[in-house]
Amino acid sequence: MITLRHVTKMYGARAAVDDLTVDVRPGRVTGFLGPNGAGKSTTMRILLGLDRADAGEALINGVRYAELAWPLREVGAALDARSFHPGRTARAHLLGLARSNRIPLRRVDEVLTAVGLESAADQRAGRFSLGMGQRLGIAAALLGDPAVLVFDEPVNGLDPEGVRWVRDLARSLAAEGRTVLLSSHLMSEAQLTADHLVILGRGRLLADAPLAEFVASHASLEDAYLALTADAVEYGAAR
Ligand SMILES: Nc1ncnc2c1ncn2[C@@H]1O[C@H](COP(=O)(O)OP(=O)(O)OP(=O)(O)O)[C@@H](O)[C@H]1O
Repeated sequence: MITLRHVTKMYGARAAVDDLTVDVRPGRVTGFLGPNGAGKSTTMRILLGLDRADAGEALINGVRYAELAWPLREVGAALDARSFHPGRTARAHLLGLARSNRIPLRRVDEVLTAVGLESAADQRAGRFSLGMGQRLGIAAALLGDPAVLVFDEPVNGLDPEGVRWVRDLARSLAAEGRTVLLSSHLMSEAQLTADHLVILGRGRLLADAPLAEFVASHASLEDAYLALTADAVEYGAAR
């Protein structure tokens, strides 16, 4: 369970996240949507202790990230496909994370296999393609067998097989009763993956609803999303 209560983050005079209150519940995939600059990454970074909120609180299973004794065992996150030391091998990266969180080292080979990186385990991660980097990030997120998973644009850079794999993985993690929060700009993919949607615009909550309910009176999620966010797009290209 992820609990956000009145979370606000200012950059100068501007709120990147503006009084955001929402619960992200276990047992379903929650799609986290919103236009460029809406505040999705900032929210995830606050949740994971990488940024500090100016007001409000962000809790994982009732506890702030900074107070988790072994964070990787509570919450797994894949935020940035390049968040590893480029000179380290995939295996060394994961072994370091496992040791620092007292996770059994056999988990490293398990997650390398789960993400399809076993044959690349001893390559330097700096040489990985974008998609391989995504897979390594997801391996790190799964390492501690956490009940809460946060994925920021996880299919970015993945090939079609990888896109389907992430979709099936997210759905199976939710089916196991875990909390899965997944941001995406791909409405077709979100429609296939998410059970529930949380949509931001200019840092504010625009929708918190089951996918089926949100899409109900539109032809597709894309149509429903574009109608909802039309006034919240800041960086739209000229038509
Ligand atoms: N370190 C920072 N300094 C100043 N402004 C920032 C910083 N990080 C984010 N912002 C601003 O906060 C707002 C929200 O950005 P954020 O990256 O959270 O949006 P997002 O929804 O993840 O966007 P995208 O879909 O483009 O990744 C934007 O206006 C952005 O310019």
